[in-house]
Amino acid sequence: MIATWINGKPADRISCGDRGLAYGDGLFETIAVVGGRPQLWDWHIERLLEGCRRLRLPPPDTGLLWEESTRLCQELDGSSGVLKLTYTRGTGGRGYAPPGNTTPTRILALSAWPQWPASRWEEGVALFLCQTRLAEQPQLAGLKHLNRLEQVLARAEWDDPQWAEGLVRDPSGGPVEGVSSNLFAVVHGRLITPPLDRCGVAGVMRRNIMQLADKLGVPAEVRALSLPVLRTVDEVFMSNSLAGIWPVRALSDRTTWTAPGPVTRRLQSALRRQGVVPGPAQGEK
Ligand SMILES: C=C(O[C@@H]1C=C(C(=O)O)C=C[C@H]1N)C(=O)O
Ligand SMILES: Cc1ncc(COP(=O)(O)O)c(C=O)c1O
Repeated sequence: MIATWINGKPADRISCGDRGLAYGDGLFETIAVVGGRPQLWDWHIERLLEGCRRLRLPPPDTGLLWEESTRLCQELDGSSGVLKLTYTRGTGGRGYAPPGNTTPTRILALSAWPQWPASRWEEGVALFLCQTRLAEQPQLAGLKHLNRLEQVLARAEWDDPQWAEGLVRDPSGGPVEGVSSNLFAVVHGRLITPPLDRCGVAGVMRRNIMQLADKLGVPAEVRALSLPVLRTVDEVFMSNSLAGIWPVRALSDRTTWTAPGPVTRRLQSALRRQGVVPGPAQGEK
């Protein structure tokens, strides 16, 4: 961790009564910082504000958030990094009832860019097929809220480094997303990504990739995919704000795919031109 600010001041302690700690009563955003600037900021903030709306959280002063975030990111001296914004309902009494008059807590945490091997982009990754299923809760679906125990349980299912990410399914067995990424498949040149109206996180990078696909003339649709169908598609890749696009070459049930496939490569090139994730110089050793 490079630096942490709480409510605009250097600090690393919150109240033991903070509802983010007590009940996961809050939201977070994990933002790539390239050249000292938080990337895809507007879409991260849009998701945060949607979460505030649905959780009936007092929204943050987004201008202040931008000012604080860019000031904190100066500590990177122009190198790439990760800015994690955590926003809770603040300190409240015991019990689930959300107090009406809390002051939200905002935490900004700046850390170094992850040192992932370049092979994850160039050759693809292998996914672990997780047993943990995502619960369906439309009121929370799509939000990046602080209740991440499903991801903790799913990620605890493996420790073999050959699996760079996990694939998680809904209660009926349909693949939804990764443990910390979204899922894409390519079938006859068409991009398909599962719906997230009942579970999962609506990734900012997922949204960006759908827009890039549109600009490239790659047809894209949101559609459920069963695991048997996913096994037969032409290409699979995962996305998040830090990884960008990781082609998938294998699943732990011995399914394999061509990685990176031609559509995946086109999208990776477009993403690299966009510059919202670091190039090979930073982090992609
Ligand atoms: C879990 C966090 O954020 C998620 C994890 C990653 C990652 O490890 O690549 C990227 C973005 C998020 N999906 C976090 O603690 O920031
Ligand atoms: C469970 C989950 N799904 C998907 C994503 C991808 O979201 P984003 O593209 O905003 O990083 C993340 C990361 O935040 C995540 O934790």
